[in-house]
Amino acid sequence: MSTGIAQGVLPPVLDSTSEQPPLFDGTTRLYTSYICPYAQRVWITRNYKGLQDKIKLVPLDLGNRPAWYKEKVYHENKVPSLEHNNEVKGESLDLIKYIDSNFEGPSLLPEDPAKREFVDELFAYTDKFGGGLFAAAKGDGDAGAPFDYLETALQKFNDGPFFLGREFSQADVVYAPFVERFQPLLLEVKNYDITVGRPTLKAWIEALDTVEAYKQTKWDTEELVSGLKKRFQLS
Ligand SMILES: N[C@@H](CCC(=O)N[C@@H](CS)C(=O)NCC(=O)O)C(=O)O
Repeated sequence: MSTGIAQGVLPPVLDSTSEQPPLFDGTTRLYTSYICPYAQRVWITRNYKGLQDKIKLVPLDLGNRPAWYKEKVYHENKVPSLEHNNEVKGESLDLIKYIDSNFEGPSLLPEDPAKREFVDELFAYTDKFGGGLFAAAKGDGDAGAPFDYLETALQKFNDGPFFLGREFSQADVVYAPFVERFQPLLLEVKNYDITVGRPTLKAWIEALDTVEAYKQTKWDTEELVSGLKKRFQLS
């Protein structure tokens, strides 16, 4: 558990015994799980745009989910979902774009068409990337393939450490939560260091730690790794 919850900076996790927050009362709510990488993408977006007071976090215990979530809020029963303007929407990639274009705050997408196209390309690779990570964790296939892709992608705009160079963007938001989890997981269970031979990826990981919006969402590594080990039945 994060010290953020203990210190009252982050709201407590709701479970099957918790009452439902009033739906469609005008409050914008991000239903989330602190340990879910998809939800973390949207949490980073909210923080980067300075929407901490405008979008309220409603963290759920996915292992002991409140029944009202599926019944009344989001029938897909997954996180993240966003309650806004009397509607509930899901899917992390869509929510990043929705929040970035429908709320105030700094943009996570530059005007430059070549950069926008590259963000689309990076969004399109996310499923394949996820598949590669799961294969790597289970010991199937080439563990390095998803990270080789990142290493190459990070070299495209080389005036800074992020995917688009100097500017932190939607593309960084999408990949950061997964690298946060799989870097320590692969090191622990496969003794595989994803940064060896990948200096650009290493520099990106270091640069992420300078982004306050991301730092506020980082979770206890041991908790993340032990959750994934259980999920993939790794010892
Ligand atoms: N494609 C969805 C995936 C979301 C997702 O799988 N979330 C997981 C938690 S990390 C979840 O809610 N799982 C609950 C379930 O599948 O019942 C997105 O990008 O938002």
